[in-house]
Formats: sequence, structure tokens, C-alpha cells
Amino acid sequence: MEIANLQRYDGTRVDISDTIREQIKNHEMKLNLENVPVPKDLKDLVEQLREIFSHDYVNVDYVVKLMENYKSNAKDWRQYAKYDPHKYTRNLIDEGNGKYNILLLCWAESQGSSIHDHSNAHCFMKCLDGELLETKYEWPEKNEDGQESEMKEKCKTILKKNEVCYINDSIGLHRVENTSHSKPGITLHVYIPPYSECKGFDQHTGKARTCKISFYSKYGSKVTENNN
Ligand SMILES: N[C@@H](CS(=O)O)C(=O)O
Ligand SMILES: [Fe+2]
Repeated sequence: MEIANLQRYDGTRVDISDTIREQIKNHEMKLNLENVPVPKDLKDLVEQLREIFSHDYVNVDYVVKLMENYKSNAKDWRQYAKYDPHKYTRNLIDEGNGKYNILLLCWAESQGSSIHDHSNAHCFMKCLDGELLETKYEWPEKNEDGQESEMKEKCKTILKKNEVCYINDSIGLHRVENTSHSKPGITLHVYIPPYSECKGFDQHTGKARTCKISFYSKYGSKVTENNN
């Protein structure tokens, strides 16, 4: 059996000796991709992710399948869904013992993110409601003058309800948009490891700046100056 996408949390490949290769194979057999469980609700998905991420490597295909197998039910996530009229919101659902984050993102009509990286984390994204447009970009390259230039688009994907996509910095950069003028969008994000800063890029100049990342709510309660 092939070991699929064996990576550390920081995205580098694992260099493994034969003995531990054997152990990992055994574990991979247990994580048989033909036989990924179907979480009965969001709480069940959160518990299964906790079990999976108790190991020190990430099987990307397995996590994608597990997230696909959960079928969105608003009853499960309504308590976390909070909107801001000015910007998409990031709402913390689970802190995964500090090893990863599970977030609910709420995209009001026409809201979107700027082009960004994911600080060497794995990023899994599932659409729970509405429809989101993901545009992937190449990392900007410097020209002969040492200047970055217009960002190069790689591809566009529409993420529909219950679909899951995955990105990391070696795949590239992206931006996500709710292009609808009449319907909000909701996505579930898993970041491993968690991060508190990322790089945002100007589409026309390719210039990067560091962006601090914050939560709009945690465990269903809006973050205030006193509890962030
Ligand atoms: N990665 C972004 C959301 S998205 O545009 O993928 C964030 O965590 O805010
Ligand atoms: Fe992102």
C-alpha cells in the first residue's frame, strides 16, 4: 500500500527509517481510504479529527474524505455562525490541544479574502452553505529589477455545499470569495498547525505584507477586548 502525502505539520516530507515506515504502513492500513467513517454530525467530525491529529503526520486524502463524509446540517453549526457587515468572520470551534484549529468562516454577500498564504500549515476547507469561489495564484516572482509584478492566476474552482478542497504553501496562494449578491456562504476550515500571522499579497504589484489573524468569536461567544 502506498503512503499517501506523508508530511509533517510544517509541510515538509517525512524522512523515515524502515522500521517506522512499517509502523506507519500499519497505521495507514487502519486509515483505509476505502473505508473512511461517516461523521454523524459536526461534533462527531471534531472528535474524529482529534483522534487523527493525535498522530504526528497528516494523511491529506484521509482528512479530505472524512470532511466530505460529514453532511452539512445547519443545526450543528448555527451557534458559531456570526456575520460582520464589513469583513468575513473567523469563528473558532475547536483549538485541538494547540495542535490545530477548526473554524467556521462566515461570508456575507460579496465578501472575500485577499490573496494570502497559510504560514506553512495544511488548510482544509469545506463548504457548509452557499457557494464560494476559490482562485489560486502562483507565488510572485521578482523580475530583473528585483521587483515583484502582477500575480499569476493558476485556476478557479467553485466550491459547492459539502465539497472539500485543500491547499498548502507548496501548492500556492489563494483568495476565496462569496460572489453571490443574495446568499451568504459558510465554510469549515481546519488548519494544522494553527497560525496567527500570514502573508497578504497585492494582486497588481505582488507585494507581500504580514497580516495578523484574529477570531470574531470563540466557542460561540463574540470576542471582546477582555476575552481574546
Ligand atoms: N485562510 C483564510 C480564509 S480563506 O480565504 O481560505 C483565513 O483563515 O482567514
Ligand atoms: Fe485561505
